[in-house]
Amino acid sequence: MTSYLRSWLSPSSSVEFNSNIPSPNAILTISAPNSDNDDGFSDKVDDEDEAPPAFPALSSAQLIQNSSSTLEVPRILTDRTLMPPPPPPLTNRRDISSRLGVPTPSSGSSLMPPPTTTKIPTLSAKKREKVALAPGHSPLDWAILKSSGADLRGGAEQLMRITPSMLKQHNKPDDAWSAFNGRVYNITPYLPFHPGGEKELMRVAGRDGTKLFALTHAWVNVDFMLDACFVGFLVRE
Ligand code: HEM
Repeated sequence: MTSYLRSWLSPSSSVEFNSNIPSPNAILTISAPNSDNDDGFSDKVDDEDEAPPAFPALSSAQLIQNSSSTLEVPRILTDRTLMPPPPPPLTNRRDISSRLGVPTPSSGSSLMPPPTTTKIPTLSAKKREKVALAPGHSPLDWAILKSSGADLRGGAEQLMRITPSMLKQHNKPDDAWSAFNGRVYNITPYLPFHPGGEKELMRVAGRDGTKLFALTHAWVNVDFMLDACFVGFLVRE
């Protein structure tokens, strides 16, 4: 056992060392401080000391990986076949359609809007037109007149029970009554204030205008607008 250990530790043993491994003496020679200087650094400036380090480093992973062409520029920057020229710009609708794979609209002009918006909408309802009201007949003027205390009932002093035949007799512009939701109003003073015009409003003079009113502008509060013109309730004959 002792002889085995001695033979293993002895430098003159028969064990063969790898010749690539430097001997301990060689390592000592490289790392030994410069004997000219006490601090261990040499004052001598070598030209190679100022040269920048090699890039990429000679031991870099990239170079090791591609050891066959160590200092070659990457191919993607030099080979034109890998970067084709950009496609020409899209100038018209046909180009865009073919590029996107969607059908081309039938219209030839590229400035035409999509076909869904070219159809002119049909007017199902009758066109509503506003009329120019005479000066002093704005909605605000009507509100002022209402609150002025002026007689807007056409002389009626108390509320009446009004039958359709009675209502029918008041169908002239200077004496016009109309019924809305069971209430009868004297519409004569309101005629010049009506934003839809006197002619439209006269269509319901002397009759029940509930349906026509609702069809035209159901959002208008007729009971509030004509409260000063209220003359009575619509009753059966
Ligand atoms: C006496 C009851 C009525 C009152 C208080 C009244 C009131 C009004 C008001 C406040 C507007 C303006 C609405 C807005 O700008 O949105 C208006 C517009 C109009 N009214 Fe009357 N209205 C009455 C009856 C009628 C009737 C019976 C008709 C139809 C036969 C009619 C036809 C119109 C039209 C065509 C407009 C048109 C303009 C528009 O605003 O687009 N109104 N009315």
